[in-house]
Amino acid sequence: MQLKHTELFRQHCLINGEWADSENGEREDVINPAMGAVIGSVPQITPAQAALVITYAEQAQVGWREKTGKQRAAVMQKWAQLMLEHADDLAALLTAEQGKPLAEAKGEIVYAASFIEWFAEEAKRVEGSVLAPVQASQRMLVLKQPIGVCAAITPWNFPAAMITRKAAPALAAGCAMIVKPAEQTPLSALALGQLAVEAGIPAGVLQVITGSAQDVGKVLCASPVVRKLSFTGSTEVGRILMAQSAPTVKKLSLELGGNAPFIVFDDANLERAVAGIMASKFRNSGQTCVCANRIYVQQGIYPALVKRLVEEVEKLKVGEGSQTGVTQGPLIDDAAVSKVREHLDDALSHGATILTGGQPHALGGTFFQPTVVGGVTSAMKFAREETFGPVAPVFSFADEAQVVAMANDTEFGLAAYLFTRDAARQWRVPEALEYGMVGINTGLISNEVAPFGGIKQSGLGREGSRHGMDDYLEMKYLCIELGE
Ligand SMILES: NC(=O)c1ccc[n+]([C@@H]2O[C@H](COP(=O)([O-])OP(=O)(O)OC[C@H]3O[C@@H](n4cnc5c(N)ncnc54)[C@H](O)[C@@H]3O)[C@@H](O)[C@H]2O)c1
Ligand SMILES: O=C[C@H](O)CS(=O)(=O)O
Repeated sequence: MQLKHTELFRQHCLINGEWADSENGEREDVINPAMGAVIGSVPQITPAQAALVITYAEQAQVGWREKTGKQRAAVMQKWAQLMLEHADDLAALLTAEQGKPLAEAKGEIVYAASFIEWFAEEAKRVEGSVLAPVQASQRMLVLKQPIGVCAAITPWNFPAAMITRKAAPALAAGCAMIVKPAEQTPLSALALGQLAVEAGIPAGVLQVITGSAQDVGKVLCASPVVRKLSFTGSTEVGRILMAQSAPTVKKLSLELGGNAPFIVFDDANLERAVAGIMASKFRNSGQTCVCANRIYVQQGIYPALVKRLVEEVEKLKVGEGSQTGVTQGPLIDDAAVSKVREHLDDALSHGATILTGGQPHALGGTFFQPTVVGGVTSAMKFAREETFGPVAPVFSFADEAQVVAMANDTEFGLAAYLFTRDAARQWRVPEALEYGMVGINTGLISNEVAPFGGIKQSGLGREGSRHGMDDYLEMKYLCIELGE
């Protein structure tokens, strides 16, 4: 991996504007999932260092919140501009540590920068309100102020965008932000820290720390100074963080697991539906929280759709993400491959059929064949658990009532998709689906302007959009008695 801007390759934590090591010298390797090679290492900071990071954030936030929204916006816009300027380097780094194809990595960098651009503008629009007084001698108004020191714990599948989707609204609101990236993908986070320093974000306002997730997480959750925690990752860890944050009544944003149904009715445009499945299911080799996890196809269109889907899946090119033409990278680790295998074995044991793929790829390591499974039923793990891999399980259904009931039969509620040309159904079914986001005749719904998030056990709160700032602000009501 050759970077033009070599300063982007950082192997130390960004603490109070300095690049720091662990005080006990402990470090952890960063592995390229495609080749299994060590590409770098990062510190394992101690709990005492994590506590000091919180103190630095508290100190830095005083000056940052005193800046105007316009002043914060100027620095943030510079940060976004630098990200786009160095997008090729950032993408190369991201592919090296996460595995996704370079084109997807580049797309993620642009997506990540879009959150900074969006919230830099939102920083100028943090407005309170003046209320109609209930007493003639009084005046009443509402201020909006930054919540204070924030922390973000982020996943490996979008090592850049999941950081900026949290750091951008926090910084825009006038908060300081401490980022703890996934242990698998810290280098992208540290590179974003480097560009934040170059953009002029003051020391301590944005800090990026690496270390034991459990130990650092406990320090962040237990500190009363950390007023807000934003987490993206599994529902299991989300529950742990909720429990650990309860003693300090921390404000939480949780973007958790999904189990997205992808519904295709008989009247759908078949080619658009197949394209939608490919875009949703195989993005990041199926490792996104909004990937189609269950594909429901109405009985009339089932044979034709499955035939076309298999044809398109067999065109996918599996390989190391930096190789030209590769459209499917490796899974993040051996555990991810084991989960895919477990779900496939379970389905086959319950009568499902492999229509293409179904085996580890000849490249070895954590590469897996893009797979389509037919004859899938609700008795199988595909129906209940997030597979998080390049496997398209296809269920059939008879009618609308049946498929809505099946789609809603899960504790998750992040994203859902449906393809139909029936205008009434394009309203009726999304309104009946218990999900935070619904794609209608599209498999790609994520952007910076829409409120991203789930219901039920897929999380709390929304990220992006005009709503994304709300969780980084507190309202303060002032009641002024005009008399002497
Ligand atoms: N809803 C969303 O927007 C969204 C986005 C990406 C991933 N996800 C979900 O995340 C899962 C896959 O990502 P993952 O494997 O990185 O998830 P994960 O929950 O294992 O890890 C996410 C982050 O939490 C940290 N972590 C793990 N255990 C912790 C603990 N005890 N205390 C504090 N921090 C801890 C990890 O180091 C990492 O930084 C999938 O379920 C996926 O659906 C959801
Ligand atoms: O994996 C979860 C991400 O939030 C997916 S997306 O990039 O926001 O669509």
